[in-house]
Amino acid sequence: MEIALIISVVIALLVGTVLVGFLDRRPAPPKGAYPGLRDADDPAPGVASGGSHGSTAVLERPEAPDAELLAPAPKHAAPPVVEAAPVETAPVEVEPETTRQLERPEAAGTRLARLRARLLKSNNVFGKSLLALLSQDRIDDDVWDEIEETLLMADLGTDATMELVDRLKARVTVAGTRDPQELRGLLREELVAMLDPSLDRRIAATRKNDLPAVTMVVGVNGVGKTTTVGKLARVLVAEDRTVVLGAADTFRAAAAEQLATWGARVGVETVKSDVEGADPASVAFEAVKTGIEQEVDCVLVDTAGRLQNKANLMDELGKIKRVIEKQAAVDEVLLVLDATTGQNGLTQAKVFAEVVDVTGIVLTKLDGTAKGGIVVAIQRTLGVPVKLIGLGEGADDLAPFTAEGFVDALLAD
Ligand SMILES: Nc1nc2c(ncn2[C@@H]2O[C@H](COP(=O)(O)OP(=O)(O)OP(=O)(O)O)[C@@H](O)[C@H]2O)c(=O)[nH]1
Repeated sequence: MEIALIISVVIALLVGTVLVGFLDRRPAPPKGAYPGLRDADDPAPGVASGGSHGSTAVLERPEAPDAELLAPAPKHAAPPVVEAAPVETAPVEVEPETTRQLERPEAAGTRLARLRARLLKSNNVFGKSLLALLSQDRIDDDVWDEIEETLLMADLGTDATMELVDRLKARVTVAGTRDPQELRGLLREELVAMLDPSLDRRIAATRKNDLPAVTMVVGVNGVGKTTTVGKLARVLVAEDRTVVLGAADTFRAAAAEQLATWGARVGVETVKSDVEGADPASVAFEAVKTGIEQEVDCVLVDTAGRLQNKANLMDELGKIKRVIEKQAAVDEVLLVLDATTGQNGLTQAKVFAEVVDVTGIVLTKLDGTAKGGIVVAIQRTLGVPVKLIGLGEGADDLAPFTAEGFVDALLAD
């Protein structure tokens, strides 16, 4: 009996020890977790948005692409995708895996020509009225006033309007012509000059010092920023560039998913965090790291742009840039602006320009406004070229901007 009692006590003690050891153990860090990159003096993640977020983020690591799903791979389609492209579900007519292809985006060069009609439709008042006014038999002060009004209505801005009217007056007087074609040519020249065709509008997309070109895309939420990053990836893929996307807009849960879907359609990997409100700088860091490892041509980093507080914005964008630059230079900061917001867009532009060194403007939704003159106003205000314009919601409705192409579209018959 006694022996049985002693044995029971020993067994109970052993079981207790094992249980205590097991429960005491902290859970192992999840696979793929990496330390947050906030500096010691940085505010805790999520403070700015009022959320409570951890300082570590778990990035999704891409699975190796299913060679058959992606085959036959175009030469630019090598990078793995994080999220598989939406797969057609029709069971009967499903294509054999081997014939399924990634989307082939439209070449950049043909886009503005294709989208001309949209620009003309939305901005015909601008181009057509100017031409009609200039072509009148006699251009008196009233006509010049109307020309001035037309330019102001198109959001050209006061300074640019005055300048253009003065130049047109001088040239029309000197030329002494009433010929509509000559007047059109003259107006074209002056409008192109206002847009400064000498500006370098190329997007940084070439590797430098064995590192990818890094582009940060900034702008207020809702202007079409995430869409623009997705569309820009397509522009680059169409130019046979390899790309990695970084979903550093961690404040809108759907933004990362949205971006990943854009990327997956053209075989571009998106680095994102599963944690809503994760440290955007960490995501940006991982995206650039992935881009370096995969030796891609460029990394595009989407950011959040809450404007309630300029100091927060400065903190966040400054931090992202600083953290990226631990690995590679930020070659391009593209500011996305919504053309339909007119002067409000200009105010936003100024705030962002004070916070980061903007190198180019992307003007979205030009298909939805008759105020095409905003292109001139923004360029002049910021001294930064408009590099791309958005002319619709379609995947390839983002076109590289050229002064001549834009003006020709405005003045087309
Ligand atoms: N008509 C038109 N719509 C556009 C254009 N560019 C973007 N959009 C639309 O604008 C809406 C907002 O785009 P998003 O990319 O989600 O905006 P966002 O700035 O990224 O917003 P957050 O993700 O919240 O930061 C979407 O419905 C886009 O399809 C454009 O050039 N023309």
